[in-house]
Amino acid sequence: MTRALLSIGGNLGDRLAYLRAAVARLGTSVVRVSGVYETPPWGDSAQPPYLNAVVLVDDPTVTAREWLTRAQACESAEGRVRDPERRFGPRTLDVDVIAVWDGEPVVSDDPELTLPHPRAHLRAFVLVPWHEMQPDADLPGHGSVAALLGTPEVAADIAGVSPRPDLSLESMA
Ligand SMILES: Nc1ncnc2c1ncn2[C@@H]1O[C@H](COP(=O)(O)OP(=O)(O)OP(=O)(O)O)[C@@H](O)[C@H]1O
Ligand SMILES: Nc1nc2c(c(=O)[nH]1)N=C(CO)CN2
Repeated sequence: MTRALLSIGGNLGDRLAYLRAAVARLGTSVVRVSGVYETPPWGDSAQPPYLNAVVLVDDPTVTAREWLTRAQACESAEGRVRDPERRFGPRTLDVDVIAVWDGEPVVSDDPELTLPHPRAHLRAFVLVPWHEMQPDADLPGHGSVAALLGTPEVAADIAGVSPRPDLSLESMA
């Protein structure tokens, strides 16, 4: 089997609709979805706030590389346009592959698919929803998600990550 933890987010247009479209496109592979969080932009502050969530997906037929293909298909379907001048700039939908397990964690330093995601351990917008969804989760190579929330880089950002219980992806799963 392969299981993957995907981060979904966006800060342009109807943000919730784009997150819902991603979950719908992932279809029956979706095992669990986190709550939705309003988050300050990370890495490039001159842009609107994001909505973020994480999704646990599972499909015995899907390789790690195919999870990336599926993630990118979600982005393309929702009209994501890449701005080469702004690495962390605004977008309708971003779907990142945070980690993949094929029984064991999949590790890769391929620039096309680096696993675990090379910045996940620094991102409160990934770790806070993941911890809510799976309090005992480990980010391969970095230890427990709970402990990562206490590291200085992440702890400084946690206060800005606000739950949005009024917005739900749950009925999509
Ligand atoms: N774990 C991964 N998940 C998603 N993309 C990855 C991963 N590892 C490497 N990549 C590569 O990163 C490239 C840039 O992806 P993208 O434009 O979505 O980055 P970003 O979302 O702006 O920034 P970040 O990767 O920091 O989230 C993609 O072409 C993809 O091949
Ligand atoms: N809050 C937040 N900031 C970001 C996000 C994101 O999903 N949420 N994605 C980025 C590129 O991967 C860059 N910055």
